[in-house]
Amino acid sequence: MAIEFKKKPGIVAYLTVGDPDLATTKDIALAAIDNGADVIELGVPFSDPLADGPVIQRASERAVARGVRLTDVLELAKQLRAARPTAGLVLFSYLNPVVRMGMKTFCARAAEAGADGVLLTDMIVEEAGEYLEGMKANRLAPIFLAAPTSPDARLKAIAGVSQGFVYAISRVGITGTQQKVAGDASELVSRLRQFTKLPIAVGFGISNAEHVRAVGEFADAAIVGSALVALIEKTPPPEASTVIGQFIAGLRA
Ligand SMILES: O=P(O)(O)OC[C@@H](O)[C@@H](O)c1c[nH]c2ccccc12
Repeated sequence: MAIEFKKKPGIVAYLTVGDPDLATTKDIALAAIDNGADVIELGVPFSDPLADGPVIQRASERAVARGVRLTDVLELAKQLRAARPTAGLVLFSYLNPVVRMGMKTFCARAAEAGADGVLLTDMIVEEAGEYLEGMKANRLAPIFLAAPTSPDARLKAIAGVSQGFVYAISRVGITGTQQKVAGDASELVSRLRQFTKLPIAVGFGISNAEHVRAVGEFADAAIVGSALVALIEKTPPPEASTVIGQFIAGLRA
């Protein structure tokens, strides 16, 4: 188990866990892995997903309404790890559910579930002391978000504590699809490059093969979230894993 991008560009697939239900998320994640996703971001549903656009907000609301919680996400990670020993698995959450569980407990349970890394959207480097200790003690990769508005000093700090990959946000704003890959993205990636040898993955607004190809010209991996979540929303659950598998396979075609 490791975060590794074997083909260029790598593909990171974000899923809101428990939408439409836990069993379907599991099937979708397996299909995504089997069709070329290098890393799965297992999104913990949260009631106030401030950084998310309408698509992921709705998915989160549905999953929260079903009662899906952080412990369910950990359980799903464990099942995926058992089924796919080498897939990259990242737990993706807002801070609140993690703080409620307790940072130490969360880090230990994330490792026990077989996760490779963790991304806490609203965790900032300046306040990451206990988190980074927990990650280190449990050999987990902490992944941080870098934005086009981050000054160089901040990018350096982010690059200094990140492992696995650095997440470069292609544009300021919330998650959701757009027509074109934002022009800011390549500039951010070259600014980050000064500070790290880690792979750099670009996310926000990546929704088709053309976008993935464009990202591949300047970064190591493309992160796709809302496009998958929207497809899941409109597909009957029994067909969702097939549909997502085909979609992922098409992203690098
Ligand atoms: O949905 P998009 O635009 O494809 O962006 C990726 C994204 O979904 C995923 O990484 C993500 C989901 N929620 C977030 C909140 C903050 C940062 C990133 C995310």
